[in-house]
Amino acid sequence: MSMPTIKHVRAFTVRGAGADYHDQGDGHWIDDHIATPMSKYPDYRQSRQSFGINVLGTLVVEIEASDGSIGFAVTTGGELGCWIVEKHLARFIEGAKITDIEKIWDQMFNSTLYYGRKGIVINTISGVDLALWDLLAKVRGEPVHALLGGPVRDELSFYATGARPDLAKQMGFIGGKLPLHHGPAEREEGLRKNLELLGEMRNRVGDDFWLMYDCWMSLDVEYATRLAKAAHEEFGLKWIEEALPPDDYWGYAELRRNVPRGMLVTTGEHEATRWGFRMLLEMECCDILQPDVGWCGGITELIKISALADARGKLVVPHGSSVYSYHFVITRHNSPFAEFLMMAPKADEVVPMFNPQLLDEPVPVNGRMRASALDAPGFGVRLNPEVKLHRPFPR
Ligand SMILES: C[C@H](O)[C@H](O)CC(=O)C(=O)O
Ligand SMILES: [Mg+2]
Repeated sequence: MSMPTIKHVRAFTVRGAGADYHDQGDGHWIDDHIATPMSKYPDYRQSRQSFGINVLGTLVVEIEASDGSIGFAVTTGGELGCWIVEKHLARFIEGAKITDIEKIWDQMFNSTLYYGRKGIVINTISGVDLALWDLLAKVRGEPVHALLGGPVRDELSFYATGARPDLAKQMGFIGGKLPLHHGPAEREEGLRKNLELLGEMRNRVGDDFWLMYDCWMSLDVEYATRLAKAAHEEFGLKWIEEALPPDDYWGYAELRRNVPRGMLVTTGEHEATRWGFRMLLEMECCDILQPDVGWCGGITELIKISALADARGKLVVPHGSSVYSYHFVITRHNSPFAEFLMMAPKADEVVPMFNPQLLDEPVPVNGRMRASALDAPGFGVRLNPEVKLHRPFPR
């Protein structure tokens, strides 16, 4: 079979929720006084949108092959991502064979090294990479997980991230990850409130349900150690997530040595590429790696990150990212469960994570998802035609 070539790549942006899942309306739990590295400034403490967490918007990458097939993917990247795709990366994509995924990745990464490596450039590369996997799998008429070696289990089980672990338990999830509300700038009173909320949730969910704290890069080693010790000893906190800024590998290593035995340190959603994750692994920074497949370099890079972790006996439980994670997690022994981000404003019902941008996006039922829910070609999702796309740099 002669493989089609790539005719066009197009990049669009969209405002409002979707892949930029922090871009929500008022009153959403995800923007309600969550501790961040900006919490030391009182003006930026109550809302993450106040410091611009939602400025980027969604990036939609669409790749059309010579046989008319179209692959696409969504990630966070907005207009800046569109510029990178249309003005720079398109030259490595258009004209290539649809099977040239590894070569295209290498060319995109190496040609942007002088201004890229991490952040928005790697988000954009991830978006192109995911669209390429979607296209190849669609042309083959198979789900992406089949191209990755096929499922190693019949279903995925999920923990839920959101403000209501108690409701997540009723909905069948295996655990609940709370956002941390108060950072070091809110001193002892903030620490007490953080522990109180955890205690209240522990009372509601009972002893066996996993409870975790997501600290979104907001703490220092000293505070994180105190929080971890008290939260684990008093309320059985299972893991402390992203306690420190992503560049503080030394701090993570120290924190991991400090936390009580049996408690896990997790991080990685703002880390990227095999080299970034190699640092986390070699410096013994954490127990679970949490790459976001839309930000770490795409599926092509996640395969490598996962192999590095596997060789060291570490788990990879990707951050959010819906179908782009599910197709990977179902194929890997060292990814035994997945995250589901509760995007309902009150975290009281299951809604698709990338709502409203995608159609056919599967969601967990009773905290689980059958592998057969992922059997449609590609990543199995469609763009919602009612969500209008904007192409800022048409060629
Ligand atoms: C809840 C966290 O602050 C963030 O919005 C999501 C996240 O880090 C995660 O799902 O993990
Ligand atoms: Mg997190």
